[in-house]
Amino acid sequence: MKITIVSVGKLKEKYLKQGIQEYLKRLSTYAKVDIVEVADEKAPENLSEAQMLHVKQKEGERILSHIHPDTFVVTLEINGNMLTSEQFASKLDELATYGKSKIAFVIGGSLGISAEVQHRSNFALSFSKMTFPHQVMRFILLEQVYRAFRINRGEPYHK
Ligand SMILES: C[S@@+](CC[C@H](N)C(=O)[O-])C[C@H]1O[C@@H](n2cnc3c(N)ncnc32)[C@H](O)[C@@H]1O
Repeated sequence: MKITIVSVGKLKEKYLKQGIQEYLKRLSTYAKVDIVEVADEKAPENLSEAQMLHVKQKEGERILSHIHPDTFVVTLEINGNMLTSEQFASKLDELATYGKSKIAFVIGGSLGISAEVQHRSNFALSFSKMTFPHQVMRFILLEQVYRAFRINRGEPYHK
């Protein structure tokens, strides 16, 4: 399985970089995982709704330029579908079974995800109704993908 994480904005925090590297290393046994960072747009406080939409669209275009047509796209959205780790693992297993070997997870920036990217999305995934910073989300996502592979292989993992 080839997994691409397309994320708006840079990963800056050292402690998260270390954690993410650790999970990328662990995941290398199960899948090829690439992280693509796309530049975020500066969005001053006083932007009108139309300007805000424009900014989001620009980020969206950058995201979509990294997504190939045959890729199954999972957008991370606060108002998306909430799954248990077991359900998430089954979803990944199901995708592999039905020949969907390329998966892209999309993490938005501070403005969230544009309508165009939502339109391209095959599944909107929520990690709770709470808002997490995009850098933290990247770490949590990798941990859950790793957990999913362990569950699917029947390998022991922390409960
Ligand atoms: C700081 S949040 C953006 C918040 C933005 N105001 C919004 O409503 O989407 C940055 C990105 O992290 C991801 N994210 C944050 N919290 C999330 C959650 N609970 N579930 C799924 N994705 C989340 C989303 O992809 C979001 O676009």
